[in-house]
Amino acid sequence: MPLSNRSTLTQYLIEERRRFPGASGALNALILDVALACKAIARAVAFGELGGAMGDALPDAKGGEINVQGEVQKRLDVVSNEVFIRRNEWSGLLAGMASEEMELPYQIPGSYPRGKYLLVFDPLDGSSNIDVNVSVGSIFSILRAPDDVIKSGRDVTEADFLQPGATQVAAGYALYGPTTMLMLSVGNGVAGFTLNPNLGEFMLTHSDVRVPADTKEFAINASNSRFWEPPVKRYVDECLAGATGPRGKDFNMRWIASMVAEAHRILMRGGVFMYPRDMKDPSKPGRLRLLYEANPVGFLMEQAGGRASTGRQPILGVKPSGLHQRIGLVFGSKNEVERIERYHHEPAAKESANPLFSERSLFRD
Ligand SMILES: O=P(O)(O)OC[C@H]1O[C@](O)(COP(=O)(O)O)[C@@H](O)[C@@H]1O
Ligand SMILES: [Mg+2]
Ligand SMILES: [Mg+2]
Repeated sequence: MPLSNRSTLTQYLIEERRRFPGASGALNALILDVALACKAIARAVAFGELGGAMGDALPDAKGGEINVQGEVQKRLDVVSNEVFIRRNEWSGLLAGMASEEMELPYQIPGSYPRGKYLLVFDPLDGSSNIDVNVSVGSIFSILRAPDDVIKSGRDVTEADFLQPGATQVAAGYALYGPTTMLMLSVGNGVAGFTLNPNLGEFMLTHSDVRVPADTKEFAINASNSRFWEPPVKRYVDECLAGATGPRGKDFNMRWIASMVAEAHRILMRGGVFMYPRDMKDPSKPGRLRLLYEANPVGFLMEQAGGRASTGRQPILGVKPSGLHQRIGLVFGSKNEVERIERYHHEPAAKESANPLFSERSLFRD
């Protein structure tokens, strides 16, 4: 394959920083460290069964290691978490890290002075897909560390990470699919990079990514339909009713069960993704985690002209209450997300007329 004249990720970042004369280059260095971690994880994923990192972590009589989420950890969850930690802990760029796979914030070794950023990540999203060779990814969010952490060099606490998504300095994900891609926003739109496996470089392949405002494609786990709240049920019923229903057009449906892959499809061609708050388990207000799933993906969507919401308010405006807080999440094409928000704000909707999702249907008890 001939060497193209496309920009590398490094060149892109240098150009972006020109907008901020006097910038130290620390953010660029941090993003490049994250990208390097993602390349290492991409290799581990690509080797599959041959690399010895498939299957559940530390399989035992109970079926495997359980993480803070109460979920069985895959070996690759653990490996990916280690890769993120080892690549970033000594860089001098961070004041602390937090991950889906660690109950508490990770303290940067050494002491004063601390770096000025916090790194929050889901080292491997879509874990349930690892063993069946379906796309998975890593999601990351970069926040500023509070001033007193930087000045005093004190250890970070959970509270330091509880910043609304709107304050993210940068966010992105790597997708380990047929090709490995890195999608990134440093607050000036969204750019996409494809890993050239020969060179080991992320090359700029998608400039100024835009999510179309309208779509005919939605994604939701229909096995949860009996737990949905009325506005969600109404929205899905109307999509299913297609051309003969109130929407007057047919919709298609997708469910990969790997949010990072769904987010990528939506960045590329539009669509709407829903993992809404539901009544399945009152102790869990949603499935996805705010700090390292909803916020970074929400940042990318908004930066690409799409929208991300809890269904009731913009996701980026939510003040987090916990490191591993779960939340209802709807994102994608702007007009669809706004419609879903409208349904949440309208008075209780009537029971649907659609037989598939009505009280005595296929998808109900
Ligand atoms: O289809 P399910 O089982 O409800 O869950 C799918 C969701 O779970 C997730 O895989 C959760 O992420 P993790 O793999 O990081 O735990 C999301 O990516 C996805 O949207
Ligand atoms: Mg995840
Ligand atoms: Mg994960």
